Amino acid sequence: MASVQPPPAPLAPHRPSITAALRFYSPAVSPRVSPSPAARSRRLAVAARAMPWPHVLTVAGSDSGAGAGIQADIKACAALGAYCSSVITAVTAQNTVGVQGVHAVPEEFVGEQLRSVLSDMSVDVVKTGMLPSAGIVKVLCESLRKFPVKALVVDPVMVSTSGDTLSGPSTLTTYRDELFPMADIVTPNVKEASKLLGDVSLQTISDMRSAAESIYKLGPKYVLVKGGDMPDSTDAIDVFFDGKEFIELRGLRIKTRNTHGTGCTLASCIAAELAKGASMLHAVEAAKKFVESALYHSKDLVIGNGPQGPFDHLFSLKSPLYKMGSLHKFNPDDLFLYAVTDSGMNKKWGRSIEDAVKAAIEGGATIVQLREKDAETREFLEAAKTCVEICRSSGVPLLINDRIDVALACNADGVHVGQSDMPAWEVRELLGPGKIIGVSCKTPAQAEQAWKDGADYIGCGGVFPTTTKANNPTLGFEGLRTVCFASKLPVVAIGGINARNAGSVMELGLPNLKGVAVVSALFDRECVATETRSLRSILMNACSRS
Ligand SMILES: Nc1ncnc2c1ncn2[C@@H]1O[C@H](COP(=O)(O)OP(=O)(O)O)[C@@H](O)[C@H]1O
Ligand SMILES: Cc1ncc(COP(=O)(O)O)c(N)n1
Ligand SMILES: [Mg+2]
Repeated sequence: MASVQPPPAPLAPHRPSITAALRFYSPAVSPRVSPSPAARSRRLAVAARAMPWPHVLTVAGSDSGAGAGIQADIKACAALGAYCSSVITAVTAQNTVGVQGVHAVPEEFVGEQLRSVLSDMSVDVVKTGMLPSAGIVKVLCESLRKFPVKALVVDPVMVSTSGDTLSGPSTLTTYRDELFPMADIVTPNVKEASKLLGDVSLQTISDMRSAAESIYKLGPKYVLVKGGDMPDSTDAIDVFFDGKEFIELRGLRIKTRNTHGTGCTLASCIAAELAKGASMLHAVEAAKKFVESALYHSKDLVIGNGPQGPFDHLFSLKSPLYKMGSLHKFNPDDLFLYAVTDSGMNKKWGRSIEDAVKAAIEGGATIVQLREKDAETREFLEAAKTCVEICRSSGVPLLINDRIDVALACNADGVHVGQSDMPAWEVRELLGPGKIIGVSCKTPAQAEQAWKDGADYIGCGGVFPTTTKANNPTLGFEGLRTVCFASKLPVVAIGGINARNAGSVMELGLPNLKGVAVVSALFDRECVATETRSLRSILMNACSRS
């Protein structure tokens, strides 16, 4: 066995700037003599601190077909910007038909791989997949006690989606008694959750909740019971449990044969997001969104002749337009006070778009949309870039009305489109999964389509008559109510809303209604900040009453 170096000393808290670290390497300031090994490793440490690379170690099996296992883990981490080292526990002969053979790696050699990686590299998060024997689970636990990491994600892989056994019943006790108490999150699918709990039947969401609760009692900090293989479900629903609350995470169920490796990918994405610093819930949500998007973009790929194909983790490379670096988490509560700018009104009051946006944020707007129908493209883009900076520094999302090109060029948080603009699914293709998409809808059918197309919210109106938009039929409270009840997406009410009637809209207490969008009530006024502030307090009072 190779001799093992002690782990490197923990990094000092001081972080030099990147330029300072680069200067370290610059020939102009480097000493001319060869540096000693100690000096060289100090320099490497400085560089590592200046440019940290979130690091996930996957401890899993190899899939020769490369749809699941180690291969899926490395691709998933790469797609989300994390480095992924790999300790191989088993080599499988596997394809789109199923698993033809399994060759477990000897326990001692799994231990040696673990030592090699953990003693040298600063691993942030360990993710486990196929652990084919109780002995390997024990070796892993010992290694983690010796080399602790920030988080441990345990995907208790027991049966492949094709139904083949990857880890026998003898590992169950060791999983439960030794690994789960060390885990931050355990992510069984329904079949695995059932096995872990002595073959209980899991048919409904309520069964998934009970299973999550029972597995939580085995010691992990969080549990996610995955419902990808739940029969008869139109949504892909996973149940998240933190020991107190259950959260049902709903995603679109993509119709495709290419779902081989979804579980491995989900767990690796959770690990990558944790390594990047996300909270557990945020990491799980981002991971689920990634799997959904990858399946969507790969739904028609054909690899192999079997019933279960792999999907493309690196789908974002196909379009240079995707901004996959940061998956923006859309929060429906951001729709509470939605400020929509209007170039005509800004001109009338002699203010720039930037000043209008600054004032709306100062008054408490929770999301901003630039709706500049008559602006020249270049001028609009320059203003939009400044508005992105203004909004980002205040944590307020900025959307662009209709102009996908402008949204891409200024890296806005998303786009709002109407029924005659580009369809939301095509906008999604262009913007990628991380951006917010809103669609104006007047009917339940349009709301259903927006949801199918992958929109994040809908705008519903005109609730009252408005002069901001020509030929815009008024829906009234009845039309708004019908759409809110039918919608699967959060709704923001729009059209003629002002300080006098905003309260009555929120007091309707309609399901999915998250806020109001306003144009003239804020921007066709002398002081935008004052108007926004007073509308905000009207909305807050109305919500506390309803
Ligand atoms: N057809 C699908 N469409 C969308 N999401 C899916 C689909 N199948 C699985 N998922 C999601 O993929 C993740 C992995 O789930 P699952 O397939 O149940 O795990 P496993 O691969 O371990 O069996 C879950 O978030 C699940 O909701
Ligand atoms: C080596 C290996 N590890 C894990 C899985 C699980 O695959 P899935 O994520 O589709 O359940 C697999 N089929 N092969
Ligand atoms: Mg699956």
